[in-house]
Amino acid sequence: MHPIRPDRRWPLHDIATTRQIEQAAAAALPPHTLMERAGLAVARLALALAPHARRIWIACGPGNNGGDGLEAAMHLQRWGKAPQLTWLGDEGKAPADALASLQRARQAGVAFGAAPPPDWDFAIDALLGIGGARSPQGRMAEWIAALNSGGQSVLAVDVPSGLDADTGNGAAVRATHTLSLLTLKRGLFTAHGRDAAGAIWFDELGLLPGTGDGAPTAWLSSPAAASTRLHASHKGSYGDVAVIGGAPGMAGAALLAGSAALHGGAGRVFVGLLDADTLKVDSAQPELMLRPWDSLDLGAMSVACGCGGGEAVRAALPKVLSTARALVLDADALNAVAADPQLQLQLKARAGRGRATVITPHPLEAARLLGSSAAQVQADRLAAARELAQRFSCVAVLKGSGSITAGPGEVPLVNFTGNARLATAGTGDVLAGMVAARLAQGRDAMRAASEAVHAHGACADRWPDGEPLTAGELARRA
Ligand SMILES: NC(=O)C1=CN([C@@H]2O[C@H](COP(=O)(O)OP(=O)(O)OC[C@H]3O[C@@H](n4cnc5c(N)ncnc54)[C@H](O)[C@@H]3O)[C@@H](O)[C@H]2O)[C@@H](O)CC1
Ligand SMILES: [K+]
Repeated sequence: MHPIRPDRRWPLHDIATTRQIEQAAAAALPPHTLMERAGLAVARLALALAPHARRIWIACGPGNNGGDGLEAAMHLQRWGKAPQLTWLGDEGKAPADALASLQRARQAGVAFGAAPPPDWDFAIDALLGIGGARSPQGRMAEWIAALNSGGQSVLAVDVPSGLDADTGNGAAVRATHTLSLLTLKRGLFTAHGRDAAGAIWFDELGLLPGTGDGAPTAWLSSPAAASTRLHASHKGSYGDVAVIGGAPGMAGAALLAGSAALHGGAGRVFVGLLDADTLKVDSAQPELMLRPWDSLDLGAMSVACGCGGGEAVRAALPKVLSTARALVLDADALNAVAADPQLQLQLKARAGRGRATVITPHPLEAARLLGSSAAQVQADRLAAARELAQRFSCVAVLKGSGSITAGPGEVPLVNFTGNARLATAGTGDVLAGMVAARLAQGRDAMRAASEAVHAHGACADRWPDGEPLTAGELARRA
């Protein structure tokens, strides 16, 4: 069993590949083995999380997720606990594995109740797993509400009940811990998944990697490997970044991206402000070289374009798209591209010329690019990110909880760092600068984007309690 932390590249699976792996594993093992292993893993984790809990409410649903709960109840009873089990199934319809566990639990003398117990010390949510469909109603919804209102810790089996294991959507149990079984479900890490799942654990139920032909459908992103700089190197070894943005009244956004690029290790950082009448130097960051944007040699630079770009960025985009050696498009640049088919063609054509491009939309910007709505984007964030990458032949970072990095023909990466402290003005500009710095240092677009997203979130995770997170400080620390 593994606690999942953002320090390793874990494979993530969707429901379809999990079912393939489950079938292959079940065929290779004696009957009922997987459910026995699942129940034992759940019981062990419950005991480790709440060693002193006695009254453990185990809410079991009608399918095999409920079967895992029934198996766990037997172990907990054997270990001197007082499991209080409620089962929402129908013996005439229950799957064979769950039915076998139901009979064994009854024989073992586990106490069954028709309704949630009046109180409990710890709860196990085994109502719905990957077979959850439609939004819970009736007793299912009532028990989910009871688990959420209890105030006690809840361990969710496989996925928090009600959560779509693929998309991370759905009104669900808000667990304190989730034990993902057999495969690590991708929906735990994006959209509402992280809020519903709490701390995430994984047990592969004794299977060796590669069982079945279900290849991962996503990866959890990991930190960049530590890199050392050669003594015999100079600023030219680490590339030039140009930030193009800062329309009238929005110079700050471009300066934040510039600061992030500088602290992200770029050799030199130029800021091409779209408002020519503003700053000539940023005295707080004299390293930044402020120049008219159209005087910069973009063919030799990694460009971050759009930060505070306003309407003015539209006029710069044809030249930026056709000349930038490597490019990050953010914010107003994305809105301009979304509104202009000609710019879209130019964006798409970059891949054919071997030019790296990363787009970093939030859900609303993504929706504009895809001609859909933010709700449609959020309904399946992985699919939306893949569609962006495919349509525009570039790497797409769909921001939000569990940012997705997708590239054409690549298995997407789901980010597992970051928190709601990043929901403050300017943090997106910082991310754009961080990606540009990594492109300038020679990373390919997928790596530059996913490593920057990981580092950006990890910095927020390390932020000291009680200290407000500001974009300026984030740019310096990330
Ligand atoms: N078969 C096995 O040996 C194993 C099963 N496993 C467990 O089995 C789970 C999958 O089992 P199932 O495929 O039976 O699916 P689930 O147990 O997740 O749920 C399916 C059942 O719930 C009902 N249902 C779906 N949505 C509902 C809703 N909104 N309200 C009320 N009822 C609803 C369905 O009609 C069906 O009866 C996994 O998530 C995992 O927990 C794992 O332990 C691995 C081993
Ligand atoms: K569950």
